[in-house]
Amino acid sequence: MIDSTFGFIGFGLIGGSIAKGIKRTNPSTRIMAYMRTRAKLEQAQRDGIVDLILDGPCESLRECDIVFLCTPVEYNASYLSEIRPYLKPGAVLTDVGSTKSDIHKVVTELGMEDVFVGGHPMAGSEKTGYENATDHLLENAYYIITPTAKSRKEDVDRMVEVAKAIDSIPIVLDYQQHDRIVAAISHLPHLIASSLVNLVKDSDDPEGRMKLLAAGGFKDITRIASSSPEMWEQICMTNTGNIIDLMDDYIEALSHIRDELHQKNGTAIYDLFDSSRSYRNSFTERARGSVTPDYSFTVDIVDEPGAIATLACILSARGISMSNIGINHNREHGEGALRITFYDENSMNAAWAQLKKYNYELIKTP
Ligand SMILES: NC(=O)c1ccc[n+]([C@@H]2O[C@H](COP(=O)([O-])OP(=O)(O)OC[C@H]3O[C@@H](n4cnc5c(N)ncnc54)[C@H](O)[C@@H]3O)[C@@H](O)[C@H]2O)c1
Ligand SMILES: O=C(O)C(=O)C[C@]1(C(=O)O)C=C[C@@H](O)C=C1
Repeated sequence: MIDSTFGFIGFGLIGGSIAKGIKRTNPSTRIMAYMRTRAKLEQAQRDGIVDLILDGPCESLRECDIVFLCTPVEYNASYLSEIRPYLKPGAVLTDVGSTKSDIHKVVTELGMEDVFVGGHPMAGSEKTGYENATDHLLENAYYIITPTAKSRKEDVDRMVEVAKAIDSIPIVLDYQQHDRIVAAISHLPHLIASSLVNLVKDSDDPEGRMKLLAAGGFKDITRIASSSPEMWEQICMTNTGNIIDLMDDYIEALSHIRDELHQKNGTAIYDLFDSSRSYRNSFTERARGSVTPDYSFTVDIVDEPGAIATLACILSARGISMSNIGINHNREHGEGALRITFYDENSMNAAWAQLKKYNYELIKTP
């Protein structure tokens, strides 16, 4: 990577994860950052991630090769004019916001198209803050890069290099196309998840049995309802047209399903599930948008102390390494499901055979 000094305005989940990812692969890089809560930046400095704490956009930014805007999207746009006086010639100003047309519009109005290259890593979490940032959050995830009409090719290439440095997969897209795509796969789904959670809240009985009994299906589809309201309000307010268009189609689809239910049309409902299943199964199963193959399976284990350690011992005794292990919390009591991921197909097959010998119940990843 040719760039070596990076500035961050906003240093939460995404800013912190990019900085950690850069430091992991390029430890000699210099990172300076500003955000509202200074105590977290002091922690980041103790962690060896931040070299210089800023009190706001200031002269020090002039040393940066690339400045990242990593606050909620409307704040990112409002920082553009504040940052401009501190950009050194040749520096790139980028952002990580989930919507792009709005910030590109402000960039054009301010005449900053030659210095700005938009960015959006397609991974994240419902959790916020530097405390949840990791050096691998964006690993194997697409990193969308949205140049302006005046972006220099070498600046786009520098953003490609940064994305690669944190092990993301760079992809260059037109910013308007970007906003329509993410409205469908991210923004509308967040609104659906949150409204579904609120539907259950408003429909529950006084004893809260819906909440008590909500299991895997509900929890899987609503995890993102725990996301930051401040961030998501700003995302929705800067992509309203696309979201409304898709929402109209979605409402029509729901009302069509409602009609089929009224008419007890089992065939139509079967077809709905059948077509969604085949399309969903055609998505690559991957942790965070990775295109690398997923070598994993799920093991049913008894929820008792030492259960995971026993399983790990069985595998390590055979020299089988796991690349990841995660508990599926869908079940409230009793047994748990453990998803284990391996580095390659051979390890996965060897682990499968070994655990079968010990009579573990194993479930293949779809
Ligand atoms: N969370 C995700 O899943 C995700 C994924 C990709 C992109 N994004 C985008 O990344 C950006 C940041 O999201 P995040 O998840 O890191 O949020 P976050 O809440 O974890 O971090 C936001 C950071 O911005 C700081 N901040 C907020 N307002 C500020 C202001 N006015 N001035 C200075 N600092 C301010 C906060 O202190 C915090 O450090 C957003 O634009 C979001 O759209 C989020
Ligand atoms: O995994 C999550 O919790 C996310 O919401 C991540 C997610 C998304 O997939 O919608 C959220 C916002 C981003 O702009 C990109 C990724």
